[in-house]
Order: sequence, then C-alpha cells, then structure tokens
Amino acid sequence: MTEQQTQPTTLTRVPALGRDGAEQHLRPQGATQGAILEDIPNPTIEVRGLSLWYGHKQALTDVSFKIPRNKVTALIGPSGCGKSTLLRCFNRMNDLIPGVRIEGKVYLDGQDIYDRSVDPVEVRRRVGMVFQKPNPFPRSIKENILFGAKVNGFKGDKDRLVEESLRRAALWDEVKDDLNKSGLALSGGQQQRLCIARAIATAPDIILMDEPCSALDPIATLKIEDLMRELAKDYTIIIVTHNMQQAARVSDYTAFMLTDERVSGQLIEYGPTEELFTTPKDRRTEDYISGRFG
Ligand SMILES: Nc1ncnc2c1ncn2[C@@H]1O[C@H](COP(=O)(O)OP(=O)(O)OP(=O)(O)O)[C@@H](O)[C@H]1O
Repeated sequence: MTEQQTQPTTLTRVPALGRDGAEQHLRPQGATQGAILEDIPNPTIEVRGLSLWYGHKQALTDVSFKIPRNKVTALIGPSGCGKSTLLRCFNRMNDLIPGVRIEGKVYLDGQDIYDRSVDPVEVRRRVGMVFQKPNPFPRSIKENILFGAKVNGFKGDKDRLVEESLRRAALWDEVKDDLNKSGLALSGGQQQRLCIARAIATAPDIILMDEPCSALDPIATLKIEDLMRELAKDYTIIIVTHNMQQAARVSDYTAFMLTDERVSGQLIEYGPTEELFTTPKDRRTEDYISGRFG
C-alpha cells in the first residue's frame, strides 16, 4: 500500500458524528445497498442490480447507480473491493476472463450491453480503456493512433485523425516532429497520454481509466489530471483510483465501494464528490476517507 493510500485527504472535512450505537452507520452495516440512484438525468451508463462471480467467488454484489454524461466519476475503496472488476463490466472486458458470471444490467445510453444482440467489439469501441501501466504498442506514435481506427475500418483523413487525437491528449506539441518515433521511446507520462490519444482515435463516448497515474511521477500525474478535466467536456470519464486526493481533485462524482466479511463488492455511497468527501452519509465512507481503514 502506498503512502498516498493511507493518508487522509487534506480536502476531507468530516462531520462530527457520534462514534457509537445506532449512529455507527446511517445505513445498516452489511446491508446490500440496492439502488443508489442519484438524480442524474440522461446518464451515459446505468447499472442495475449488478453482481459478478469469478468462479465461486463473488466480487460484486447488487450494484446499482447512474453515471453522468461528460463528467468524471471516480471509483474509490480499499484494495480488493471490486473497483477494477466494476470498471471492466462497462466495456465487457470481464467476458474475456474464463469462469466469470454476471447478473444484472449495464445500460449504455439505454441499451443493455450484455444483451445477446450486442457485439462486445462495438461496446469496446464506444468505451475506451486506459490501464495502470502505459502500454503503447511497439510501433511508431502514428501507428499507435491509427491501429484502432484501422481495425474499425476508418476511411477518413489519417493525418488529421493522428493530429486531432494527439492534440486532444495534450501530446501534439511534444511529438509533432517525431511521429515516426517508437511510442516506447516516450517518457512514462507521454506514453500514458499516447494511450489516451489511441483510445480517443476510435471516437469513444466513454473513457475508462484504471489507476492511470499510479506508474507516473507527480508532474506527469498532474498533466493527466488536467487532461481528464479537459476531456470531460467531450467524454464521460470513469476512473479507478487509490488516491483520494486525486479523486477529490479530478472527479465530479465519487462511488465508494467496500468488501467486508459479509458482502463482497458493495457500493456503499455514491454522490457528488464534494458532498461525499465533506459530508459522507455512511460511517464506513467517513472512516475510509479520513484514513481510519483501507
Ligand atoms: N481474474 C480474476 N480471477 C479471480 N478473482 C479475481 C480476478 N480479478 C479480481 N479478482 C478478485 O476479485 C476481487 C475484486 O478485485 P478487483 O481487482 O476488482 O478489486 P480492486 O478494488 O480493483 O482492487 P485493487 O485496488 O487492489 O486493484 C478481489 O478479491 C480479487 O482477488
């Protein structure tokens, strides 16, 4: 566990709730959360009663919430609580893991992405993903951008696509004279922005980011955080982060998840980031954001 994970966020202002008896949790501990449906009109994603098992092991339990369009939503919670599993449900990446069973619904713009009629490849085009460790292909910068576009049968102006994708990922000025250089020759932060540009090039609606800054230094991290805010003007961004300060800095909405001895992968609390960090409704959220566990 990193130092950042254990430190309470400086933005935290927790309410003075009692520490004992009935006030321990505003919601009964261990209760399945059912629907946590903030009033979010026209969400990009709606999750309803989502549960997931890896073989016999349950990793998500009855998760329901709506993810707002063109905002940054952060998934936070202690290690192993199911954040990455939930994130991977949004582009059907869990389908690729043998033995996975899913119940419940994930609607993308009102369409159930697990419906038989839906092509998972099309889902993954609409829902791009950026991983913890930058993973450019061992090809040129230009080829990295064009790869997904080619797979999707892109017929437009390739040079324009490369430039626009790199501009949107705030990388163009740094690489415009070196487009044939290997993506692997870039710095870690530049590689991550190249991966974001590669995701953007397939014209997604949503970009999933699974701890995108955990392998980066503080300066590269701030650049990616600025970029996330910029990208949220055009895309719905969902980020998994261990770093609560980062969640507080970049996200509009935050979902707090927990696995305890009774229930795996529950959504404990969800709402506007400022509210969740300053006036959490559930004692477990308060304990987590103030560094008392996890
Ligand atoms: N491919 C898999 N096969 C079996 N179990 C898995 C698999 N991936 C995750 N799990 C289990 O599911 C649970 C949730 O894992 P997940 O990676 O989603 O949690 P997380 O909150 O993202 O954790 P971390 O913050 O440590 O990355 C954990 O108990 C984990 O061991």
